[in-house]
Amino acid sequence: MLNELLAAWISRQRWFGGKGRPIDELSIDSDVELTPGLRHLIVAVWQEGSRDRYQVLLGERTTLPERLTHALIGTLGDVYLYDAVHDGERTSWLLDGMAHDEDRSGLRMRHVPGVDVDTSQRSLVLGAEQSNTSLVYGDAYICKLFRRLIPGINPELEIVTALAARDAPHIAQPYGWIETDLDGTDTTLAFMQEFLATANDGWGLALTSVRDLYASLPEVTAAEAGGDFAAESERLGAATARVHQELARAFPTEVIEIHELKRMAEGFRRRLGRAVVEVPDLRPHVGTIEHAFHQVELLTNEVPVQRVHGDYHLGQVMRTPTDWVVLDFEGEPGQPLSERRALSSPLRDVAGMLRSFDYAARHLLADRSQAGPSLEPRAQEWADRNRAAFLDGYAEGGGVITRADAALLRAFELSKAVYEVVYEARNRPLWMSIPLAAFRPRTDLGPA
Ligand SMILES: Nc1ncnc2c1ncn2[C@@H]1O[C@H](COP(=O)(O)OP(=O)(O)O)[C@@H](O)[C@H]1O
Ligand SMILES: O=P(O)(O)O[C@H]1O[C@H](CO)[C@@H](O[C@H]2O[C@H](CO)[C@@H](O)[C@H](O)[C@H]2O)[C@H](O)[C@H]1O
Repeated sequence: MLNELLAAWISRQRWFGGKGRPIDELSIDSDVELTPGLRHLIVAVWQEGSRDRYQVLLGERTTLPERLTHALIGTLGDVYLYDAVHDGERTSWLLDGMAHDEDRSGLRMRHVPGVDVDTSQRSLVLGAEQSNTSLVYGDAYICKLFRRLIPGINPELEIVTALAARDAPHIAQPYGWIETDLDGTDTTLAFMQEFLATANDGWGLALTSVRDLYASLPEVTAAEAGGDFAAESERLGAATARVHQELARAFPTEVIEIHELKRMAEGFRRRLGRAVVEVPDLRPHVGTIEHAFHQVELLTNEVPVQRVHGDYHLGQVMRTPTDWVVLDFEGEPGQPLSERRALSSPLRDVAGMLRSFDYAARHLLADRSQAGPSLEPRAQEWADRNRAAFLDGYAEGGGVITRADAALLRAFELSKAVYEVVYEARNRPLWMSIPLAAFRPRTDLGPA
């Protein structure tokens, strides 16, 4: 039976969120034929009383070419069923569908008004498949299929189309999307953007700079090293400020009044409380972290809030030959949609990027313990230099960070580090030492 084949297959997929727990039941909530040999399924997976829904593109062929054998789900009679995201001949139909605003039994494919979609492009699945599956069409488009479905408009689609409508810089142009009704709510199934074929991601670029510094003999300072990254960090700061300004113009803004700051600090504390239960390694640092959160209650100014990126780090920005581009405005993975769309201080993103500089500097130390102690001061120097350059760029780009904001920035940084400790404990325990280092007392580089 198809349900059983899907249950066995889905539990092995990288993007399946319920790994390690048995699947009690899998049912097919929606089954739409897009074109002969290509079906769009929404499947409900029940595990320990809770249900998650996933989308699957199901291909059907009576002979399976060698190139698709790795995507086989199973056979029913003489029909091979397979994960059709890997079948460029079939996925071209999605491109056509968006280009021509096709509707199929409640699935709506749309292109952004005014853009031309080149339907001759063939897709490949992007190597780094994680919680979603991205199809790269030629070198023109990247179409992200959201695997686990959450009712509602995806924040990335919402934000990028709003910014593109304002001709905002530093974003990848949106081209199209696919949506359906889930529980009576318009829900994004896929989002297609310009593929930045000649760009490099910020994480890779920053690591190249860090490696260059560590390899430089005789020892040089981060400023003297050939691969110094500070000018890029500064440009990235300015780009970030611009994106924040555009977000503030495109979406509503508010302020958190002084009397509401206590509630904000409580929010920080709640997250910390949950994290400490999950990762006891945080326990020795609770005093330091709570002290930082308490400073937020003592602020004497209201805090402006707006739409923000929400999960900002070096892996979310790409450097084209001329510009920094910000990707993945989806907020923190795993959070409910309401939380991911909530207004927040832009300092939250600033803090996220500051943390990322720390990560870039330290990750080689975490991976290779033998290289640890002697490189530590150089890691600190690289992080300090690039954090400062980013803040300078942010201010030059019109981003406002006052002296009074230092306390809030510190609270966001430590809160992000808490989130990272949990993320690493779950995904990359070897890397846990990186965010844990953020809680050591030090004279930090705050804003001027
Ligand atoms: N528009 C794009 N152009 C080129 N590469 C991209 C683009 N969008 C994403 N990527 C690549 O895909 C990777 C993952 O993208 P991302 O949107 O962050 O996915 P995820 O939500 O799975 O983290 C990025 O680090 C980048 O290398
Ligand atoms: O998958 P996403 O990109 O949405 O974000 C998640 O994974 C990130 C790891 O890839 C994680 O980021 C952390 O590691 C980065 C280096 O790999 C580092 O640059 C970030 O500063 C650090 O937070 C992110 O937190 C998580 O949400």
